[in-house]
Amino acid sequence: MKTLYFDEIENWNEPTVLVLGYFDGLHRGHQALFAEAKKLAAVLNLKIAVLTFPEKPTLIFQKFEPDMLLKLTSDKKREELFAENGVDYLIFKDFTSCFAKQTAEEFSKNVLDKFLPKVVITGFDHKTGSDMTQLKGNDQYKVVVVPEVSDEKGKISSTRIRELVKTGDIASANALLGYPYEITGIVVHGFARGRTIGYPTANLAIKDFIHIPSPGVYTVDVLLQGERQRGFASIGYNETFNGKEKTVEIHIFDKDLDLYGEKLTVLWLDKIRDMIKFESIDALIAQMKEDEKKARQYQEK
Ligand SMILES: Cc1cc2nc3c(=O)[nH]c(=O)nc-3n(C[C@H](O)[C@H](O)[C@H](O)COP(=O)(O)O)c2cc1C
Ligand SMILES: Nc1ncnc2c1ncn2[C@@H]1O[C@H](COP(=O)(O)OP(=O)(O)OP(=O)(O)O)[C@@H](O)[C@H]1O
Repeated sequence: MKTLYFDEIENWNEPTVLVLGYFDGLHRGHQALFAEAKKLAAVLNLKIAVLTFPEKPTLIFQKFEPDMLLKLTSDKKREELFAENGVDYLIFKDFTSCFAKQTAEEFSKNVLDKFLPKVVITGFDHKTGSDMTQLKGNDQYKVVVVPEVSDEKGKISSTRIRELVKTGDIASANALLGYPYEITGIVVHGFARGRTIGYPTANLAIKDFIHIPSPGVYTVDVLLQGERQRGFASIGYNETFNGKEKTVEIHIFDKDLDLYGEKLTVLWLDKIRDMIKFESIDALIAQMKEDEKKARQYQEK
């Protein structure tokens, strides 16, 4: 897959199946668009291009809140997911107010035509342009609209997944994503108390603008030297020790590791419980032993 920036593209000469949208998380609904793109690209012998934006378009329509920059994947993981979904060309366009002023027809003429689309793929509820209309086909391309992918609670959407992550319902978020929610961080020093209670933890510094699950104890898998290792994680304020800062800490089972400075990718599988302020450290250790049993037993659905 090639990643390109709209403003740097000059002469495009390959006809494409063009997929449109922001695609935060590339969930099962989004994956249906790429499955359709792959089918058509194979039959018509075309490349798949996706036209997307580095940041969510909502950024320019609402009063800014720092949360608006948070995503369901890191930028790196997002690119990997596009590649896994068969995209040949990933094209980023800054979503600016100037760009947003175009009507759907102007957008088609000024932007889409550049990529010589034979087919443009959108989802059933995709609206574009300042007139917020469904894109229409023309002499150059036809528009294929992918029907809604839903479950018993309705449409699978990035908005629903964000809420699930924020409330700690990771197992449900994963069911909608179609893969485990993941966060990568650098292992940094904490208070080095973990070792003294029998559970050394890797404290993660997270640079990505990514949603962190709500405080609690979670079953996780960690990607370490290309292998998945089971562990459990704590997100919270270490209230038993009167902690003041929120930490994200991972204990990997059956390993004695020195990980400072390593990049650790954590796959969040399920929530075990909320954080508790214990009366004693022994009570915390006893609870962690119970948590460990649950984490070891957890099997991904
Ligand atoms: C699986 C797991 C569960 C935890 N549960 C709690 C908890 O309920 N309450 C709490 O105050 N701290 C909890 N902790 C955090 C410990 O207090 C923390 O790991 C310990 O203080 C070590 O911190 P340090 O790495 O900064 O030294 C938990 C940690 C892990 C790994
Ligand atoms: N569940 C779904 N079924 C079919 N198409 C979908 C589904 N969800 C999104 N799409 C389509 O994928 C493209 C990208 O959508 P978008 O990035 O707005 O995702 P979304 O999940 O609807 O996001 P949000 O919840 O933030 O509105 C659009 O063309 C949209 O219509």
